[in-house]
Amino acid sequence: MDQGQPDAPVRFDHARAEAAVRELLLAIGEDPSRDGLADTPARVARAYAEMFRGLHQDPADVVTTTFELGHDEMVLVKDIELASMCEHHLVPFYGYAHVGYIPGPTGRIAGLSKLARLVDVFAKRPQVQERLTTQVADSLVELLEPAGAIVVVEAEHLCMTMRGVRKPGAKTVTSAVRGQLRNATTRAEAMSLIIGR
Ligand SMILES: Nc1nc2c(ncn2[C@@H]2O[C@H](COP(=O)(O)OP(=O)(O)OP(=O)(O)O)[C@@H](O)[C@H]2O)c(=O)[nH]1
Ligand SMILES: [Zn+2]
Repeated sequence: MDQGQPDAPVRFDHARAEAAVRELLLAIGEDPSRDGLADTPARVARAYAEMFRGLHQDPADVVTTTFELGHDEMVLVKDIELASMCEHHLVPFYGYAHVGYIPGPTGRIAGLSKLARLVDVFAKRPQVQERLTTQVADSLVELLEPAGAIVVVEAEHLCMTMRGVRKPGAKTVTSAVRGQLRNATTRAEAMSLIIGR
C-alpha cells in the first residue's frame, strides 16, 4: 500500500527492541548495567513503540467520522504540529503540516481532528518528508474522494542540525497537490491561506 513501507508489518517486538538498545549502548562504549542506564533499553523500547505506532495503523481506521454536507468550498487545517523520525538517521524531524481539500461530488467531509490524526498515522513511521507529504495527500484522496487536495509540510531535520552539515534553522518545505488544487488560481488561494499566519 505505502511506497517503501511494509503492507502488513509485524507487531512491535519489545524484547527485540530492548536487546537492540542494550547492544547499541555496548557499541558506543557504554555500560548498560550502570545505574542510570539499567532501565534505558525498556524505556527506549516503549518510546519507539509510541514513535513508530503509525506502522500499525490504517488511515481508514482514523478518519472514521465523515459527513456529507454539500459544502463545496475549500477546507484547510493549518499549523498541525508534527514530529517524525528521519529514516536515514533515526533522529527526529519536526514542524508543521497544512492539510486542505475541496469536497468532491459526494460532498464527503471529515471531522477536522481526523486530518490531524491522518498526519500522525504517517508521521509516526520511519520517514522521509516527501513520502510523508504524498501519503497524507493520497490517503485523503482515497478516503474523501475530494475534488482537490493539498498538503504542505515544513520541517526542521535534526540530522541537519545536530550532526552532519549542521545548519540549524534550515527548513524543508514539501507539497503535494491533487485534482482541482493543481489549478494555478486555486492553488495560489490555498498557499496564501497557508502562508498568511
Ligand atoms: N530528500 C530527503 N532527504 C532526507 C530526508 N531526511 C534526511 N535526508 C537526507 O538523506 C541524506 C542521506 O545521505 P547520506 O550521504 O547517505 O548520509 P550522510 O553521510 O549521513 O549524509 P549527511 O547528512 O550529508 O552527513 C542526507 O543528505 C540527509 O539530509 C528527507 O526527509 N528527505
Ligand atoms: Zn536524517
